[in-house]
Amino acid sequence: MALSFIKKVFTFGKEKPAEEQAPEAAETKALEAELEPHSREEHLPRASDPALPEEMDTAGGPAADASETSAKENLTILPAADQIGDLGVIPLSLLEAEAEQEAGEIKTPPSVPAGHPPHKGGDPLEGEAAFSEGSAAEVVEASEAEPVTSESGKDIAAQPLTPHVGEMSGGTEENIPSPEADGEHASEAEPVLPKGFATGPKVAEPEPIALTPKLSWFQRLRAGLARTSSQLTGQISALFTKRKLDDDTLQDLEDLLIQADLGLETAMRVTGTLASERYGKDVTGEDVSRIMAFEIAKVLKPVAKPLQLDLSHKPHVILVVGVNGTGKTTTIGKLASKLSGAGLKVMVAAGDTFRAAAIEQLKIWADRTKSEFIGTKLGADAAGLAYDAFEQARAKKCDVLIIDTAGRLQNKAELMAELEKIVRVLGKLDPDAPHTVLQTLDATTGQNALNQVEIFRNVAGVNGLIMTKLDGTARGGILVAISAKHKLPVYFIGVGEGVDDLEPFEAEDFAHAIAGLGQ
Ligand SMILES: Nc1nc2c(ncn2[C@@H]2O[C@H](COP(=O)(O)OP(=O)(O)OP(=O)(O)O)[C@@H](O)[C@H]2O)c(=O)[nH]1
Repeated sequence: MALSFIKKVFTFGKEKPAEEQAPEAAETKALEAELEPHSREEHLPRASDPALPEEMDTAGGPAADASETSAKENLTILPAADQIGDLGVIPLSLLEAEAEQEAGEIKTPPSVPAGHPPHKGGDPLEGEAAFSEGSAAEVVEASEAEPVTSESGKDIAAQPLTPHVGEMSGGTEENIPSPEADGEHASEAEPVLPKGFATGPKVAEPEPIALTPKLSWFQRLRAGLARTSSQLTGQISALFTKRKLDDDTLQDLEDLLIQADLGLETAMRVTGTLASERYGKDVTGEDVSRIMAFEIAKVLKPVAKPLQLDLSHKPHVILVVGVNGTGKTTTIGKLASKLSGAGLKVMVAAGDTFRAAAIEQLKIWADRTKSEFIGTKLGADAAGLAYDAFEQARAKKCDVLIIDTAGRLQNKAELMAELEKIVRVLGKLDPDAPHTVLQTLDATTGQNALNQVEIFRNVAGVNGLIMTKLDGTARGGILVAISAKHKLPVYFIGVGEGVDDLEPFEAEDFAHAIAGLGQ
């Protein structure tokens, strides 16, 4: 039924043989009966519609064997006289006649341009009944109930809308402005183009500039962490210039590491190892960097894990949470690309029903990554969408379902309730679902990311992390602090906005980049 209606909408205005239209007319009537009164009104033909397919004709529709003429009669839809103003096409002849009547000059009744209806009661032209060509005796009075017809029985309103220039009262073809009559400019003058355009032959285009080769992901990571690492290594070098390692320098070093967001635990590990190796001795910046990289890697190695998919679940459900702007939607697109590229069937669900652009954005990612997409309207219940998505992904035998969510921390209570509900309804379909709850963290955030993990872990049961925007001016030290505290797996890192800019998290690489060392 719905498909048939959509078909009707898209074939609207196309000609069809009458015998094909009769069954559809019956179907349309049934659909109209199903629709709410207000929505039905929206689909009924309006007088201003240029042409209506017969199946939409509220006058009863043609019988299967109806002749073309009788079908046309059934189709006659006239604009009401009081709608003429809305249509914006009051015939010039009528206006001129009105003016002439006011001036007491009217001599012959004005003619009605074909395709225009008569004016009715209340109209200043009422009673003139000058709607057909020829003398007043040939005029057919307009009635509210009946379509206006000419003497030949042809429906005037059904005729094409062509102005009867020559018949206009007091008007001739000569005094109608035309390009020719406008003078020689019309044919000879250069067209005046809008601002921003120019005429003339095409200007030669400059040679394309060779693009700078794309940096490797580690180079981007290093560049992203450069602020952290260069600040840190610069300060460390300054600290140990001409100084032996003592309690004061160790305390100063600990402060520097904490300022770089690495966290107290990691800072103490670094200073502890350094003290055990070099206490009372000369220390170079390089010594500290090496120990720092070693200790950071020790913290990160246990959390650098691959994202485990249990494909015995069909689908494996991944719920993606995080504060808005941290890169959830983009990361979902990148994940979908990797998975569908590997031959898995992926569905993405636009559970961020709070922001229209997020739904659009995910749809684009779905198209780009050849993933199934499910979305709903703005403001709809996200948990309901998640439930439908799970059911549909199951029905379509998807391997992985990835659900986007909203991340409005500013309305924490609502957000919590929404996320909790999503987790709850998914659990109704499979007690283990969602199988993975991924949180995205923006690497430019710093200390705040630590609080974010705390909140989302409690609300949604986060069991894995992805840090995004490590290619920017990142403050990646916080990932070390988060890992030391929460010990949550870190699956990937985002090193750009492109579809391929998601890399598996490698503890040593990350540690080296923070410490300003090579790969
Ligand atoms: N440089 C860089 N930009 C990124 C990365 N990941 C995401 N972005 C950009 O960050 C911005 C926000 O990303 P989204 O994916 O819309 O973030 P979101 O969490 O879904 O945001 P909401 O829909 O508002 O909740 C976008 O402009 C992304 O292109 C990354 O790894 N590197």
